[in-house]
Amino acid sequence: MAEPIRVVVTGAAGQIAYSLLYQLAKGDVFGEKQPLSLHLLDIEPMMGVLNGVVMELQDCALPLLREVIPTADPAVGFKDVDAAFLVGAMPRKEGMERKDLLAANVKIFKAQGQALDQHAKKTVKVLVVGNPANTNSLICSKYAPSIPPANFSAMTRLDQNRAQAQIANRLGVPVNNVNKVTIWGNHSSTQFPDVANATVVTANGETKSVADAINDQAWLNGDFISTVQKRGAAVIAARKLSSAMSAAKAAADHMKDWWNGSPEGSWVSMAVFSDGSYNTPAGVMYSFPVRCSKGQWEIVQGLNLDEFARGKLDLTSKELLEERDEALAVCQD
Ligand SMILES: NC(=O)C1=CN([C@@H]2O[C@H](COP(=O)(O)OP(=O)(O)OC[C@H]3O[C@@H](n4cnc5c(N)ncnc54)[C@H](O)[C@@H]3O)[C@@H](O)[C@H]2O)C=CC1
Ligand SMILES: O=C([O-])CC(=O)C(=O)O
Repeated sequence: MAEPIRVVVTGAAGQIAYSLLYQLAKGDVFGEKQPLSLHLLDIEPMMGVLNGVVMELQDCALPLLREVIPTADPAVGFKDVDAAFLVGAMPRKEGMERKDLLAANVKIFKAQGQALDQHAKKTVKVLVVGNPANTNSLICSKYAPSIPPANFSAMTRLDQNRAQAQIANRLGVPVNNVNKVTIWGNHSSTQFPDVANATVVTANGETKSVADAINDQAWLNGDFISTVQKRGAAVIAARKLSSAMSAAKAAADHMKDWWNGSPEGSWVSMAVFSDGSYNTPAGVMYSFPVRCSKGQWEIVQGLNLDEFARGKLDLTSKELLEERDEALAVCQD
């Protein structure tokens, strides 16, 4: 058996963590042969609740789970970690945009960047889930200069999963028959869910472009995009709480593919530092189509963008630049 790895989940007493921890502890992400120590970080007033989560993890009787460390001290939470799920942050309520959380949440990611810098392994892979995720991840990396920027990412996998599910549902095929769906830009209502390169294995076993299989460009350019862009708000309106089960599944999917490699012949969407690819602003955390192999991601190059797509990419770029400037100002206060 391999040596245990150390994995931290912040916001460990919250909603998303409640679904995520089970997936981690049973081997869904790092593999069924990879034992792990789980570091559970939350704030002091939540330590009682967190203790209940620790009891439940113990009661799950999972053989891969070697140790559980509940704590409110970031120095303990981030000590020697190999992977970090930064979930702990305020969720939005009905009527808010995710960027309305920026002032409240970004300082958490400044402090956690500093703590990661001091205490985590330099090889740690960091996934930011807490909103506004792209900009929080940028700030976290900025305050962790000893860790390579490529080790930071933000989650748009939930948007990818939503887009794939919308297409699969419309075509009446299982979701994994749909490939190469891309989410560009910000995890916000300006994101661009793009199926121009997506393929589907149809019910009779034929591989087709999604555009041909759907045969309704007005839907693809209209309701499909807005449904994915506004899905988080729709869940909040229905549940009075933001998505948690699906967010946890997406966080597990994101880290699993980063750690083990993305599916052969397809790609996944991750927000990573832009290098200017596709004329996006270098230095912001931008969601791209990526391929992962041996723990590294690489932006898929050479995709054609028509005028419609170009406009969408530019719009979400503009929002990310505005968020970056606001976040930097908040962090200087
Ligand atoms: N990127 C994405 O696709 C998604 C992001 N989210 C975001 O994830 C975040 C968490 O959502 P939920 O789990 O539903 O919220 P929640 O309110 O149920 O849990 C958040 C937890 O974080 C803790 N926390 C607050 N400050 C902390 C700190 N400094 N250190 C450690 N823990 C801290 C809180 O005490 C609480 O236990 C929200 O910002 C939400 O908007 C939610 C869904 C999808
Ligand atoms: O909508 C929210 O605030 C939570 C979230 O990020 C999502 O469900 O995509």
